[in-house]
Amino acid sequence: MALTQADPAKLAAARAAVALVEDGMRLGLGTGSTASVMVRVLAERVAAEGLSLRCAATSKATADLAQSLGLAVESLDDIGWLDMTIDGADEVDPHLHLIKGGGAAHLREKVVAAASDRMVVIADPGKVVEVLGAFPLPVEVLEFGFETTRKLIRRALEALELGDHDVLQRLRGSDAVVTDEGNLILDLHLGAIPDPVALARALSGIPGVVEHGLFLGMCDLAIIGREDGSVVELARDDIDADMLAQEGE
Ligand SMILES: O=C[C@H](O)[C@H](O)[C@H](O)COP(=O)(O)O
Repeated sequence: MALTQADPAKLAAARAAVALVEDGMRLGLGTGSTASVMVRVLAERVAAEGLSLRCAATSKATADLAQSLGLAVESLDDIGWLDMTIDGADEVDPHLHLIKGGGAAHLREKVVAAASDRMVVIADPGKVVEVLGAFPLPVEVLEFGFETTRKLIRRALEALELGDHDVLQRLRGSDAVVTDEGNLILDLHLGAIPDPVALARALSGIPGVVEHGLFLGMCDLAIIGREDGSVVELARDDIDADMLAQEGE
């Protein structure tokens, strides 16, 4: 897809994020439709300005796209550490907590974000929510003991009084979705997640869960693009400052 056909809100967010890229940076490239617009904008800038970057991709799809556009992609371990990762999200709340994994890439995305000095999220206004959870929470699980893991997740949801919601295997047609790491996805249709920290802790404590799509305290800056091409930025530092101010009141 050419950039001229890209959704204007996604394009605005992508352009603002790519403007933060500096020559010589080690960069993490996210996954999904918004991240792929960003990869195209980045490739354009690299070609125009001759920037020298080292890029790690969060999925095979992103690696293929980046390479097809002439960006050099290396393994995360070869690069070692990243200055910045730019990625999309399925939901962003006012604390910059995220739901990710709508494209089944959240495991690699979390590994890459955790190895980055800075995580920048780009999104359109439809992703901004007051409370996470309208978007079904993706959980990557092992194929081994799949049904047992699903049972343990249901128990954990009940214990948190989030029970009685669908915990559905993600399918494409009638086939199971299999992640880049060879695992399966369960989508938790919760409607609302009042305490994401408690849910994240509970899910991480289940052995068959490889990784859940809650990204808590990882995003440093959210850039929300608008249809008119403008952007709104929300930085974690501002939020921390606001919280400290409220605590002091
Ligand atoms: O697994 C996929 C990722 O977490 C994506 O970044 C997320 O689903 C957002 O994707 P999109 O930009 O296509 O809405």
